[in-house]
Formats: sequence, structure tokens, C-alpha cells
Amino acid sequence: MNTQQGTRLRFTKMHGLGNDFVVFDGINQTVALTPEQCRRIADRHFGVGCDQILLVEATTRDDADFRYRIFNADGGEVEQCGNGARCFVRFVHDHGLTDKTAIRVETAASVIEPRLLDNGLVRVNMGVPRFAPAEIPFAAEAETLTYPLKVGQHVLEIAVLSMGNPHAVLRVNDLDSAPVDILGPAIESHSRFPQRVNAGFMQVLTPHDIRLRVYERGAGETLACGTGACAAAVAGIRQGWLASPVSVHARGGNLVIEWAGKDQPVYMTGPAETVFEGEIEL
Ligand SMILES: N[C@@H](CCC[C@H](N)C(=O)O)C(=O)O
Repeated sequence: MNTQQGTRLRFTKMHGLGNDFVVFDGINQTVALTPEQCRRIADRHFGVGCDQILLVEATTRDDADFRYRIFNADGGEVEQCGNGARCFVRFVHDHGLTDKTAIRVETAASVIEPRLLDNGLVRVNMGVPRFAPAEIPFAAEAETLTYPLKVGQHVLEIAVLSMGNPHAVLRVNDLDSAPVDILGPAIESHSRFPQRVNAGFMQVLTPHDIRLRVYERGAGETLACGTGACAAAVAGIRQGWLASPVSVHARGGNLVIEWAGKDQPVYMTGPAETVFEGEIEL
């Protein structure tokens, strides 16, 4: 990747439920970021500060309108981002890159379909969840509903799935006392997840309501995680604890997740907000 030291780039600061993003228009300006530059932009003291950087690009696919790339705060490029998908559609619409309200977006994982609703929220077809261990990827001999995962002295019963990116979901009785800051990093970097994993902790309130905290791969605990919300709802529905639609209460706010079951796509509905515009010198 070319570095762009000394160049100034326009950006937009956005968030979805407090999961925050620095978004670059890579169509009207040349953006080629190194992992080190991503880390500096994401730094909350020396940069703009964000959980992820989103890069809007043209697509070469006939079946998509745009491509978007996602970089975690640690500089690693990843496949999917739910809150980012909602901010993405708000960005391309507000910046006049399209007048469509329903668009198809190529990500590193798949083509997703965000749609701006009349009430200001965004609904996204996030695609079909995958459960085969090799597709996550996760080291297991066969596919099962949950897996015992040894973490230190504990054996945790986790569900694992891919929403384009990898997720482990653990049910807890009380989210406030769950040791997310200890178990989160241990699960994220567990040797059975060769590409690391996003670790979700869910407390079931009713069959249609959960509380969720997610320790994100490459970003630490965020105020909300869109793909994490999809993964938790799907894991809960598969295990018979939840029924669609599921309201997911994260620290930063609420998302609604719908899933009709096996081989069906997951739909996520929630807000996307612009905070400010700026320029950064790399
Ligand atoms: N915040 C995101 C997920 C971003 C990527 C994730 N940290 C990963 O490494 O897969 C979301 O809203 O889904």
C-alpha cells in the first residue's frame, strides 16, 4: 500500500450507537492508508479517535454500487462491520455520492444491502450467518450448537458463528458483573481462533430482549457492535432462548435484529449519526 505522508485527507466522524468511525471518501480523494497511519488516526489522544476507519471506494462488481473497506483501531483490515454499514449508507447519501436510499455494498466478506428508512433509521440485510467451524475460522472437529472453550481455569460454553467476521457468544447471568475486560481479550486471542474473534457477552432479559457487551477484535470493548448484535441474536434463537425480532440493548443504545432461521439473512435496524467533518494531515 502507498503511504501518503504529508498529505491532507478530508474525513467525517460518525457513530452508530457510540461505536465510532472516521470515514474517508476514497472516490473523490486518493486514500491509501498503512496500518501505522490507521492506528494514528484511531488514537484518541494523538489522532481523531475511533473504533474503526471506513473507506468508501468505487466497486468493480456489477451487482454492487460501492465498495467499503474496514480497518480496526489496531490497523488490521477486516471483513464486516454492522454499525459501519449503517454509517456508510448515511455517508454516501449525505455526501451526494448516490441518491439511492437502498444500496448494495461490497465488503471484503460479501455484498450487503443497507436501506435508509423514512424514520431516519437504517435497515441492513447483513447476509446469511455461517456456522461451519472452517468458515469462522474456529478449530473444532465437527459443527455443534455450542463448544466448551478452556480459558485459564474456566471452561466457557460458547456459540461461534460468522457474520462475515468471526464471533464467539457467551451467555451470562448478569452483564454488569461479567468480567468482560478479562475474558474478552482471552477469548479474542484464543488459539482456537486463528484470525482472532469478537467476543460477545449476552444477558437474556426476555425472549425478545437481550443486553449485550462486545469485546471487539482489534478495538477492545466498544459501546455497541452491529455484527455482534446479529451474532448474539442468532446464537440465542438457535439455542431456543430467543425469538425474532430481538431488541439488543448495548451500552450505546438499541438495535433490532430479525432472523427467520437457517439459510435466511439477518436484518439489523438502528441509527447512524454524523458528528463532524474535518481534515487530517498524515
Ligand atoms: N464494530 C463493528 C465490527 C468491526 C469489526 C470487528 N472489530 C472485527 O474485527 O471483526 C460492528 O458494528 O459490527
